[in-house]
Amino acid sequence: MCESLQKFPVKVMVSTSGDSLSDPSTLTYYRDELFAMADIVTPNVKEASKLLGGVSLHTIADMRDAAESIYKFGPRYVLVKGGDMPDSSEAIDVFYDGKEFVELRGHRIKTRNTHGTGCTLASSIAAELAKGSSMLNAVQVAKNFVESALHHSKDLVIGNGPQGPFDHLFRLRCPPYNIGSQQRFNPDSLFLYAVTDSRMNKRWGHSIEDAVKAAIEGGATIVQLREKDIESRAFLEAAKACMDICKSSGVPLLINDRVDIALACNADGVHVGQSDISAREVRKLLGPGKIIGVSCKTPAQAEQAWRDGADYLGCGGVFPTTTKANNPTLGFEGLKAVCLASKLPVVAIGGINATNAGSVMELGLPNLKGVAVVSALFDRECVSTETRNLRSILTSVRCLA
Ligand SMILES: Cc1ncc(COP(=O)(O)OP(=O)(O)O)c(N)n1
Ligand SMILES: Cc1ncsc1CCOP(=O)(O)O
Ligand SMILES: [Mg+2]
Repeated sequence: MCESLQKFPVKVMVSTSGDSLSDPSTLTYYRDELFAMADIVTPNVKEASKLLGGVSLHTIADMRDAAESIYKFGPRYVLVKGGDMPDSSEAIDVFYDGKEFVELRGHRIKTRNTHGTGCTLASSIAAELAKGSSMLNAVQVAKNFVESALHHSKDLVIGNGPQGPFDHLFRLRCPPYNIGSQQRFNPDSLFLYAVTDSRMNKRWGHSIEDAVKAAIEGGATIVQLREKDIESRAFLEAAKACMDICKSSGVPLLINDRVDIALACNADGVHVGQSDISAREVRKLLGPGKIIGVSCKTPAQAEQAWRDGADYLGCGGVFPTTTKANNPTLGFEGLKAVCLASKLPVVAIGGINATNAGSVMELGLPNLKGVAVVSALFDRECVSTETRNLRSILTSVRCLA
């Protein structure tokens, strides 16, 4: 096998198995032959212990030491998986690239259906690498996938063994998460993103439903309900009505901050910021078929949002705004930095109106898909006219590009 691997320039994964390591000759073969060719080695704590002659691994510090020692056998990356560590509500894995350690934290899912998690993780890492991800991203995406699959399979009853299998195709199984029956996220829908505001609607005597209808009539391509001071019951009723309006126009509807409302009205997704619950948690609650947007002001936040499974980034305030208190202005430089740091589609937000929207889109950043606007659409008497005007400005910039 080693000869074939040396001959062909393939990625090599070594997903160790506690059973196979019981045999001393296999252990030696892994350590002395295979590891030096491996891009990544992914032992769990028991396997790491066996590879290192039986050392005890009880703490994160022990896992780091183990990762460092296994790295010396020659792989380019090591992931020591902590899913078997006792007494923790978290499943913490330690990733090591020879210079830095990264602790990857996930939830421990209480279930007997864990058969094949290690193989699934390794296969999923390989699939992400094939798609062009960096090793750390690939590991993070794979870990999120395994965690979601465990969560959605935790109550399956199949077979009588001590471990049950888990469902890799969980995404096709559960109706609310059934992406087959829902529109997939199209980044082009970020082109003209209308974000509502209850205070503005009140000021102009508009109901939320009327404001959303008017924005869609004017050409909004996606809508977010950002209703900060409305009671939950009234919010849900309005959200359900808006869902009907949006569905019949084929426009996705997202809910700002409130995952509970999004679940209750079966919205297309949720937008969260840096102080809201994380995209990772939202993904677990909404499932893989829903759209998740994350507000990012820095490349580091953009990187984290990608790892957490976000679908798009909202970046701003690009210009000063009074709609969101104490919101720092990033300017074009801040927007560029976030766009360049991410593969995710980005929508610019903050102080965008008919006068400056063209200049934002003229930056020509490939993943900058559109603008998100609150006051220039909704703090106006005629929402449809303002939306139509902005849409025609954006369309003319797009035609020139
Ligand atoms: C598209 C879009 N981008 C950014 C935001 C801001 O979200 P957040 O930072 O959570 O602030 P609030 O909107 O919750 O006040 C957004 N809502 N939409
Ligand atoms: C919610 C939000 N997040 C960053 S800026 C902003 C407010 C955008 O509102 P406006 O379009 O009225 O400036
Ligand atoms: Mg928020």
